[in-house]
Amino acid sequence: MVKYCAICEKDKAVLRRPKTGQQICKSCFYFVFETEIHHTIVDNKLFKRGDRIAIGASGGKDSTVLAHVLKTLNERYDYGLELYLLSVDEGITGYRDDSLETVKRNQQQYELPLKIVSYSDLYGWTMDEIVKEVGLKNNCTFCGVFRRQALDRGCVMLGIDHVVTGHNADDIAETVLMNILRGDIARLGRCTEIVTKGDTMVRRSKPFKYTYEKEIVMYAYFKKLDYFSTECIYSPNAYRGYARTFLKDLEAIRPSAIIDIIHSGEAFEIKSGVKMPTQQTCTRCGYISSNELCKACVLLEGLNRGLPRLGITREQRTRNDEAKETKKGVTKIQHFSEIQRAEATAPSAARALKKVDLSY
Ligand SMILES: Nc1ncnc2c1ncn2[C@@H]1O[C@H](COP(=O)(O)OP(=O)(O)OP(=O)(O)O)[C@@H](O)[C@H]1O
Repeated sequence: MVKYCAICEKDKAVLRRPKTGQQICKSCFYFVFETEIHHTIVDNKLFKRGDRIAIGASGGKDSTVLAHVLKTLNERYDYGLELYLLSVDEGITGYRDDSLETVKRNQQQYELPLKIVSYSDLYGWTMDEIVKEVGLKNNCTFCGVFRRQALDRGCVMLGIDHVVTGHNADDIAETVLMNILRGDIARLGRCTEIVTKGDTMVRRSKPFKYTYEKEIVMYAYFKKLDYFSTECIYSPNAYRGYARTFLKDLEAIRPSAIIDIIHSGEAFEIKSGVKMPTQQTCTRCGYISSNELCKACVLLEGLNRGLPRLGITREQRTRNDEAKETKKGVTKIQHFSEIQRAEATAPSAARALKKVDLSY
């Protein structure tokens, strides 16, 4: 017996929505998927007319679908946004070089300007070189800290103050679980926020906060989007891997588990009197930091001084140690104010990227 779409009741149902279990047709799936994201954007006032938005584009499924959907919604609902693709080249041979090729094709397909910033230019180290120094155990810490700053720095170079990333509901639920397991109250409070307000110089938001990973994969598959699907060769973060497996098991029993965990994370209140980190500016590079030196500067100093565990373990580090100058001739991160100054004096350079360009 033919099963008809539970929404339009006209076309044949060809898929079961992972989020709701509804059996629906392809066009109703596209419509509900895109409309839910539109509602997330509108309800949370993520954008305003005239905003210039950088899409963190890794070439993977999440950010490719994000670029596609944002472009579609911007046109459909006339948001009036200027969209850019912003990619970070971490310097991972056989992984990021290939995925960046996908981003370059996406640039052509979506006709969006693209800016690529690299760890090598920003920090003087590629991830390939970092892994040679630190091995495979802690390399994700370096990559995560450096990427976060690299996205902000890329935005500042473009004269943009808002970046969106493809973090989806599964990613956020995993982070809630991880922060609970670690008792990390400060991060638990922040990780469910759809917009990080004021803790970085660049506003950062997650339009896929309520979007299930399985639906993103389904959307990319049915729309035949061009994305890169290989996992990072430097191995997934093991701790997150356990949280992910646990979450997938829960989802298999009860699909609403993902949203429920996000709602639980949102509902946690921090007891008054709990000491929270205070934000200041890194004395070395000007980036936002809860210590005298930001994490990226500490990690970079460790690499440059042949102490790659500096900033990873507590034992070998004192405040004086952290504040020592790096070896002469060894890279330091460019001071944020210098990028901002360059942007202020040459705004046309960033604006010129508005035209679809091939400046990578
Ligand atoms: N190299 C990068 N350049 C630009 N943005 C990135 C990069 N890596 C990650 N991001 C941004 O951070 C989001 C989450 O990254 P994560 O490492 O969890 O990748 P993911 O879940 O595989 O996402 P994707 O499928 O988009 O690669 C991405 O969707 C993207 O917006």
